[in-house]
Amino acid sequence: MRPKLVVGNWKMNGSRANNASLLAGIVDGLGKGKGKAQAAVCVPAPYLQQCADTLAGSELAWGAQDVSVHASGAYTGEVAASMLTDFGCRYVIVGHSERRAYHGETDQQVAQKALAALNAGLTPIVCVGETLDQREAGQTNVVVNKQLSAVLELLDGDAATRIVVAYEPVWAIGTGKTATPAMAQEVHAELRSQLRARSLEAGEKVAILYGGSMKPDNAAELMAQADIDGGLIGGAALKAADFLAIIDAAKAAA
Ligand SMILES: O=C[C@H](O)COP(=O)(O)O
Repeated sequence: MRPKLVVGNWKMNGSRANNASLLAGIVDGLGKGKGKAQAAVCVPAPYLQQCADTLAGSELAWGAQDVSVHASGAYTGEVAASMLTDFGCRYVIVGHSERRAYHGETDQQVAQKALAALNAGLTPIVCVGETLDQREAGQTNVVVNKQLSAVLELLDGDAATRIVVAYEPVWAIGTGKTATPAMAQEVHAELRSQLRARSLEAGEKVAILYGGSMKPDNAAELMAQADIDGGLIGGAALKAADFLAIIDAAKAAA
């Protein structure tokens, strides 16, 4: 059985003062309640030092929301994977649909980012997902398979076993519209079979998270699905009580 993982994606939200109380609230609540689940927050890069200062030694891991494909050099504004490990990051999100849509990131660039992260010892959280038009055209599986294949093709050996995949239907992000558990499970099963085709170990080990309006009131049902190993949470990760309630649902489903 894969351990459940709940990751908060703060997106471009936060301030030092708000982060301090949010992080303290999460860490405090994590120690309570029964069961086990892994938890992490992916914060804006300027707040990584604050995470390193306040979360070291706690059960809450932290990470970033993007990474450069380059190791170092004249790339103004970019952040290298080695810099993220320097700040104690365990995770980095790559290929979030907001980066694909607003920054034109291609499947190939996302794959290079995943590789750069792995080479630096980070776990990339590879986001895949279809738009509403693509879903309505019956293209969901084709789209997510293509997005994941680009990453798998670039990874050698057992590197594919060290990624996390997040299925985030674009139409469900920040809209309050959630994929039904059955709809999400169908796509997760498809992604699982793609991973299994790569290697039995990848199929077994890789966590596939669901993201897109996951909230305390729908988390349990989603995480009860066989191939949903946790969540990538946007809006509900900005309130300690909501984020903790989702982590509790993950613990109960573990
Ligand atoms: O990375 C997180 C996703 O974009 C989900 O965001 P949301 O929970 O606000 O819909």
